[in-house]
Amino acid sequence: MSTDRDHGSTTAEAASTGAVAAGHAVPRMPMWQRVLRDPQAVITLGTLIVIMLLGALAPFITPYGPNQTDLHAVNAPAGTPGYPLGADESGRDILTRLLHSINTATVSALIGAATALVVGATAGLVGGYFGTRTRAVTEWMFNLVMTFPGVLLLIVLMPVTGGDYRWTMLIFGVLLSPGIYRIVRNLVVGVKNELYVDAARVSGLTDLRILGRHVFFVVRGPIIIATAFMAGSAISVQSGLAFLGVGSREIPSFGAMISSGFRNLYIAPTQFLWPSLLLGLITTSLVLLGNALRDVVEGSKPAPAKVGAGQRAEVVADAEDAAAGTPALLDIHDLAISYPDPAGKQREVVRGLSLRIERGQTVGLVGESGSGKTQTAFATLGVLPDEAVITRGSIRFEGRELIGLTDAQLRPLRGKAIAYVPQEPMSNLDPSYQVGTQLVEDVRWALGLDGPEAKRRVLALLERCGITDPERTFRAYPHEISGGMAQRVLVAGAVASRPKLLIADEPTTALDVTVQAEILDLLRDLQAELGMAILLVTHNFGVVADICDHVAVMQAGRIVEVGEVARLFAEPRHEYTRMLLGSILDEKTVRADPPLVASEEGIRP
Ligand SMILES: Nc1ncnc2c1ncn2[C@@H]1O[C@H](COP(=O)(O)OP(=O)(O)OP(=O)(O)O)[C@@H](O)[C@H]1O
Repeated sequence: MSTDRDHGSTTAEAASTGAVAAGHAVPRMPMWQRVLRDPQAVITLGTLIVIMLLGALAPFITPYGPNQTDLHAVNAPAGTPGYPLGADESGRDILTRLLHSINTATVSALIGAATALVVGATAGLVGGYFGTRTRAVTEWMFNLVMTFPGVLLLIVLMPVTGGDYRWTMLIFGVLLSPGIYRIVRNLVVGVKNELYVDAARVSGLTDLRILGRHVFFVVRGPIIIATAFMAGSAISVQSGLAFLGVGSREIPSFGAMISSGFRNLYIAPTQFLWPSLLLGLITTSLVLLGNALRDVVEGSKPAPAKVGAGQRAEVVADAEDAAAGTPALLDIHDLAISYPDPAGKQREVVRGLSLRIERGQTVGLVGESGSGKTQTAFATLGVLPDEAVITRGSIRFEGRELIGLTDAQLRPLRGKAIAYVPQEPMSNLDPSYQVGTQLVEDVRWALGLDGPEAKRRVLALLERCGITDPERTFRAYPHEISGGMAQRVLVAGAVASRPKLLIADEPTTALDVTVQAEILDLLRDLQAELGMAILLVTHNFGVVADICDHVAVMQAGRIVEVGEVARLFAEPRHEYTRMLLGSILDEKTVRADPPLVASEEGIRP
C-alpha cells in the first residue's frame, strides 16, 4: 500500500475537520419553517389565506346580503354603478355572492376534510397498530364504505340532510375516509415493528401514548398532504351538487353561480366567468399546496448528479502507477461523497479520501462511528443510495475507473472480482428460501455452472468454511441456523468466485467473541489460500491487529493516518490515532477503586 496522501494532517486540521465532522447531525428545521422557505407553498398558502379573509370580511366589503335582489339590476353588466362585477338574473350582486360563496367553500372544505381525517386516521391508527382481528373489522367497514356510489348517494340522501350542505359534506367526509384509512394503516403497519416502538413498549408507555407520540409522528406528513387534496375535493363536490341544483337555493355557492351564469351565457357572458375563475383558483391552489407540502415533508429528491466518466474534472494520474506500469488493485483518490441535508444543501460525509490496496493485502479501515467507512465501501461496490452524490475523485480497480459505470457495466465485477461480506448475516439471507438454494443461485450466476455442479461447489465451500454438516445447512432455512453459521454461509458465497478483493463491512460485529475469532481465522485462511486482498471495515483495533497487515484510520470523512499495522500500533503519528488506540479497553488492568454497593440510601462506593 502506498504512503498516505493525507499523512501530514495536523492535529489542528483534525480539530477543524472535527468541527464539520461527517457524522455530525444537521439540526432539522421545524416543518413550518421549511414550508415558509418553499416559494410554491408560500404563494399558494398566501393566495388561499387572502381569499378566505375576503370571504370572512364580506359583510364589510359590500353593502348587500347574498340573497338581496334588486329588480332594476337584473343581469346588470360588470361596471354598473353599485355592481362592480354586475348582477345575476335575479338582480343579486355578483361580487357579494362570490364573497359569500368563498365562505360556503371554506366550510365545505373544513367539514369534509376534518370528517375524513378524524374517521380515516383514527381507524387507520387503530387498525394498523392493534392485532389482525381489529384490522379485519376496520378493513371490512372501509371496504363497505368504498362500495357506496359517492355523489349519487349524496343526492339520494338529500331528503335526510334537508338540503343542508354541511350535513352533505359530513357524509362526503365519511366517503373520503377510506383513502386516509389506507394511507395511515399502511404506514402504521410498517412502523409498529420498528425497534424504537418496541423500546417504547418495553419502557412501559401505554398504547395510546405510543400511538400519539411515535406512530402519529410518522403518519403526520402524508396526512397533511392528503388533507389539502381532500379539501379541494370537498369544494368541488359541493359546487358540483349546487350546479345540479341539489341543496338549498338560499346558500351562495360557486356551483349555483356557474349554473346561473350558464343560463345567461348569451345575455351576460361574464356572469359565468367570475365564479369559474375563483373556483379554479382555489382548487388549483389547494392541489399545488398539497404538492409543495409533499416536497417539504418528504424532501424533494435531488436529481442524481454522480460524477460520470465523461464529466470528471480532476482525475490525477498516479505517479507510482505510471512508473511501475502496474496499477494498484484498488486505488481510491480524493473521493468525496455528499448527501442533501433537510434544508436541501449538500453535506459531505466522505471528504477527499485516498487509499490504495495492493494485491493480496489485508487493509483495515478503522474510525469512529459515522466517519464514512461504509460509504467508502459502498462507493467501491457501486451501491450507494440514490440520494448520495459522488462530487469528485476516482475509484480505480486494476486501473479501471469504477465511478460513472452503469449497473450493467459493474455487474461483471460485483460478486465476482469484488465480493462483499456484510455486517448483519441474518438480514442478508432471504428467510423464504433454503440457504443452499440462495448460494447455488449466486454460484451459478458468478461461475456460470449448471445446477448439480453449482450444488457440489456450494457443499464443498460450506465444508471449507467450517460448517460441520454441509448437507443439513444446505437444506436449512436462515432461521434454523446460528448467526455464526450464517456469516460462514455468506463468506462461502462471497469467496465462491475466487474474488481479487473482498470487502468485509464489520463482518464480526454481530457475533459473540468466540465466533468472531473463528470467522477472522476463516477469513485469514481463505485470504492466504486464494491470494485475495481484503478491505476490512471495522472500529475494532483488536480485529485489525488480528488479521490486517495495513491499517487506514478515518476521521470525519478523511484518512488521517495509514501504515503497516505493527508500525502504527507501536508509534501512532496522528493525534486521533493515538486517541483511538488509547481508548482500547485493557483487560489486563484491574480497577483499583472500590465496587459500588447498593443500600437503602442508594448506590454508593
Ligand atoms: N442515506 C443517507 N442519507 C444521509 N446521510 C447518510 C446516509 N447514509 C449515511 N449517511 C451519513 O454518512 C456518514 C457516514 O456514514 P457511514 O455509514 O459510512 O459511517 P461508518 O463510519 O461506517 O459508521 P458505522 O461504523 O457506525 O457504520 C454518517 O454521518 C451518516 O449519517
